[in-house]
Amino acid sequence: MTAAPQVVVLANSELLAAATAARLLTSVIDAQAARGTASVVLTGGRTGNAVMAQLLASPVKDAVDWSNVDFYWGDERFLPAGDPERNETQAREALLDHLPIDPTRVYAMEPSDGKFGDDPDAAAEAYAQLLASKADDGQVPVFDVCLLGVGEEGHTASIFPESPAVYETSRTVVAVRDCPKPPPTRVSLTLPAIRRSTEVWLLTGGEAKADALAMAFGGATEVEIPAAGARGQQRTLWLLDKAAAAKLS
Ligand SMILES: O=C1O[C@H](COP(=O)(O)O)[C@@H](O)[C@H](O)[C@H]1O
Repeated sequence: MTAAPQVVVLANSELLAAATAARLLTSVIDAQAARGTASVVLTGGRTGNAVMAQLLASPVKDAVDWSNVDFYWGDERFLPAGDPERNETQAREALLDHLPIDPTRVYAMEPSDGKFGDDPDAAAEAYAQLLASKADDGQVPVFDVCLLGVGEEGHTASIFPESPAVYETSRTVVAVRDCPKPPPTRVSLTLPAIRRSTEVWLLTGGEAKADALAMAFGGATEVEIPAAGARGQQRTLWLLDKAAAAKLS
């Protein structure tokens, strides 16, 4: 059983990023108070990067024990290490390089010039094995918060509408090819893996997202709008700006 979606609408994209960063800091602090540790799945994309910038700017970040946070990614653009378009590169530049994290607890997906070479299936399988090694159920860790972006056509992580990834029911991580948004080759968590998270937060802003959101909340299937299938065990939270939410009733 997963949680029904809740929606929070912020006035503009700056407030969306700042409010999401504030929530995330509180969630990490709460998780550490309860268990001493926290796990966060990072997202790429404009909103995800803006959230990381706001997080770094917040004085509350000093209330977090960053050495006791596990960082994962929901998806990765399958490009060489250090490529500026990699979600990992952007997250390191925006946030991770500036925090006293434990580098052994940053779990990036393999690049296209990594130990598996230009083989996204091997990179996906390696990430699946990494997740399994960290999981109580031998499959996927229970992430405290899974951050996800939403694309204009309704993709989330790198699960695109009508693509093979959206039909995946057993694997936790898959290679994704022929993506409509560049780069064409990616590695992504699947919806079943995402749904193991305690909380899933879908972050997006701008009028270009309004049609996809109207479809997601208007009964579209996850095959049509994959973001509609991203849900958390205890909370599914859509954090939107006014422009993105404009066509929601
Ligand atoms: O390519 C990607 O795009 C989505 C959404 O990005 P945005 O710029 O429209 O916010 C993102 O969620 C995903 O992680 C990323 O790889």
